[in-house]
Amino acid sequence: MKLFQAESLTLSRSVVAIGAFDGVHRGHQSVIREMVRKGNLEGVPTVVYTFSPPPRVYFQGARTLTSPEQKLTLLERLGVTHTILAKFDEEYVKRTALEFVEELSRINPKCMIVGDDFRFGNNRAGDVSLLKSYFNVQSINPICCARGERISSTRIRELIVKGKQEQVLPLLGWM
Ligand SMILES: Cc1cc2nc3c(=O)[nH]c(=O)nc-3n(C[C@H](O)[C@H](O)[C@H](O)COP(=O)(O)O)c2cc1C
Ligand SMILES: Nc1ncnc2c1ncn2[C@@H]1O[C@H](COP(=O)(O)OP(=O)(O)OP(=O)(O)O)[C@@H](O)[C@H]1O
Repeated sequence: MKLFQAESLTLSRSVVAIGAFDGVHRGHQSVIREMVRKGNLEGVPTVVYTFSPPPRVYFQGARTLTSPEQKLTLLERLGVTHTILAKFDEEYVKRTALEFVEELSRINPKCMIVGDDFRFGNNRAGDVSLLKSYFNVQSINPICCARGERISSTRIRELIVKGKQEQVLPLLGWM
C-alpha cells in the first residue's frame, strides 16, 4: 500500500472511500471491503482518504482508537492499494468544500463510498448532495452489533470509558 499526503496523489481512475475510520471497526471494514471488491472488479486503484488526527479528536478532544500506524496496517490488510492521510490541522480545516472536490477530481473516482451524513470543507459546508453533483457516490447498509445497534467509533469510545472492554473487541473485529 502506498501512502500520500493531501493533494499529492493523481490517478486516471480509482475507487475511493472517505472517512475518519478511527478504530477501523467492523462497519468501516465492511465499507472498505466493498470498495476493494469494486476496485478489483474494475481493475483500478483502491483509495482510502482519511484524516490524522480524526476530526472528532481534533475538534472534540475525543480519544483516538487507532494510531496512524495501526490504521495503515489494518487498511493494508484489507487490500487497499493507496491511502491519503490528510494532516487534519488549522490550515487543512480552512479548505473549502469545492477545494476538497477539486482534490478528489485529481484521482478521477469512478465510485465513491461515504456515509449519508458525511460533511466536508470549512464549517462543514459540503454535504453528500453536493458530492453527488460531481461524483458517483454510494453508501452501504449499516453494520450493527448482536444487540442491533449501529457500530460506531463513538460507541466504542463510550464502552472504553465505561470500562466495558470485553464488549469492544467484537465491535472492532480485527481477528
Ligand atoms: C477539507 C475539509 C475541511 C473541513 N473543515 C471542517 C470545519 O471547518 N469544521 C468542522 O467541524 N469539520 C470540518 N471538517 C470535518 C468534517 O466535518 C468531517 O468530520 C470529516 O470530513 C470526516 O467525516 P466523517 O466524520 O464522516 O468520517 C472538514 C473536512 C474536510 C475534508
Ligand atoms: N456501522 C457501520 N456500518 C456501515 N458503515 C459504517 C458504519 N460505521 C461507519 N460506517 C461508514 O464508514 C465511513 C467512515 O465513517 P466514520 O469514520 O465517520 O465512522 P463512525 O464510526 O460513524 O465515526 P463516529 O462515531 O466518530 O462518527 C463512512 O462511510 C460511514 O458511513
